[in-house]
Amino acid sequence: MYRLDPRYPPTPATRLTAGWSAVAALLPGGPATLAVDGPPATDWEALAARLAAASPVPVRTLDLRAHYAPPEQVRRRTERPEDTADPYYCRLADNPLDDLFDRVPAPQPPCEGVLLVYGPGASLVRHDLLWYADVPKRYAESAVAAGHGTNLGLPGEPGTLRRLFYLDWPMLDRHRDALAPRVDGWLDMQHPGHPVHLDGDGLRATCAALARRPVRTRPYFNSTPWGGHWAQRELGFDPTARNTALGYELIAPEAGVLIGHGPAAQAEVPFQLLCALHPEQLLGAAVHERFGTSFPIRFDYLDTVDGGNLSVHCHPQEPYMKERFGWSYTQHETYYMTVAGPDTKVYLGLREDADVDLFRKEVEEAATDGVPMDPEDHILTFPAEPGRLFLIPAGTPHASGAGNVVLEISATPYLYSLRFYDWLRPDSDGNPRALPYEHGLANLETGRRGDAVARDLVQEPRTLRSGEGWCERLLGALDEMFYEVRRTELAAGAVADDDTDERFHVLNVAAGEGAVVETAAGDLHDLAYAETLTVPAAVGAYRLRAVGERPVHVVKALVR
Ligand SMILES: O=P(O)(O)OC[C@H]1O[C@@H](O)[C@@H](O)[C@@H](O)[C@@H]1O
Repeated sequence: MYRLDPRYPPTPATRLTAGWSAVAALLPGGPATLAVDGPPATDWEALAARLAAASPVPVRTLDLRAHYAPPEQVRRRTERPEDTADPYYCRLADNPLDDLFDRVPAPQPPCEGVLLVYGPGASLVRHDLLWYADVPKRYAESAVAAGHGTNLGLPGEPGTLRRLFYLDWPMLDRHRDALAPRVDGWLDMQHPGHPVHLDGDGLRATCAALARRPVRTRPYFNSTPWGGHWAQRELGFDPTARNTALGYELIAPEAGVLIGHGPAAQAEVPFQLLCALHPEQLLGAAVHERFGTSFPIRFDYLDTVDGGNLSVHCHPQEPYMKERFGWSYTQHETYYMTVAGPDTKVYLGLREDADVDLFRKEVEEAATDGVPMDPEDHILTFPAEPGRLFLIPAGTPHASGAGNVVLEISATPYLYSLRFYDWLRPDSDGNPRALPYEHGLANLETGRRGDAVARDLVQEPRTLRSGEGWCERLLGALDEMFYEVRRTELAAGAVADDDTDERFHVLNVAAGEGAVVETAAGDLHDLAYAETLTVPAAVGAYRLRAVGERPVHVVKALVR
């Protein structure tokens, strides 16, 4: 059965500590300065108050957020002037956190007890001990979307998602990854009344072990105006949610790995720490060389069962992604159809007879005057046959229609949906969603049309390898896309051999009950229907054993 909380035990020497009084007992007897760094979304008030109250030694506090440079300075340093007029995007920030300060405070070391310096950037203050107090990014996104979250360096004002995604996160990610090799403690602050602490060496030892064995990240779903209900009904996600729309199976920059023993004794650690600390083991040397510490493939679900059509959109072409948005590789996508109805469809690519000027005019009229359009006048549709893979290179207009479950296997960037048309529907706040159609039109691929779309982007599977009761098929590959999608088809009880060949694999059970992944090192990992698993490059040889009475399909993606 699909697990909502895949969890891995820490390595034996790791000290896992839960609850404020136990965490406070870890404080040094003093005198010492403890810096606690982390993102703005951590509940810093609770942290400072609860730690001080539970501490056996006197605690003096310094809230670093009161020492940032004036807001206009922070803005000027982090955002390019040419981007300020763009309400949707800006170039990713490459600033260090020092840029938040005119001068980093230099407090006197304490004569007794603990000086607790806390807040984003706290590690920049001279300290004796360093902790990182984290909450997963989904907390920041929902707080900012709900109007009570703040942006990095701007604690006094309501935050924006634009700053959060394109300025705060890149700055915080780099900062956190640089601290990971030397933090003395990791504090999970998801439950401000019940924190969980891992000692730094234990955290690193556990990450080292996880970067060498199959590992599954914690899944979750958001809600959108097009979201459906498959993941609520079939996978057990929150039945009270408005809907289940985009399912975060493995979106590496936001994914977390649960380390611990149970719900009250677990820390959710960014998957990205595995990439930052052990890139060669996780990604493989060649992939690391090409993508740095970015895990380049993502798996997510798009659930529109009893929901609506996605917006019709495209993604930035590679040069635009690099020059305009500042990210080195772009958002090529594929849709693997997991569930579909008899008449459901996928919108993909321009019709042979599409008139781009007319398309532009209709997109503009819809956006500015609310005039409805029919995307099918310009864009092809294909039946959403289960098991079919659609390739969606950057620039290709596309959308999944209502009534489908798409397993989206894509390049990792995912925050650049350049929407053309959103069916004139409101968001949950009653307002239309952002329509960055000028960016979309600037990136629209107009060369591949009609028959070429069907020929290039809807390929017939080709058998690559086979054995007793199983075969592996290539479902789709394209010169312009850096990864490919394959499927291992196993008869009931069959066992297929595989090898990472020094590049990570990502697996998903797309049909059948499940599989067991057995590695040459002797690790076993269960993988149930709909679950997604990363097999690090360092695993080398492994086997897939089909579970259950029915045939099993395991979809696999790898860098080419
Ligand atoms: O723009 P909406 O309709 O929300 O759809 C957005 C989704 O579309 C898919 O094709 C992908 O590009 C996803 O990464 C994206 O989140």
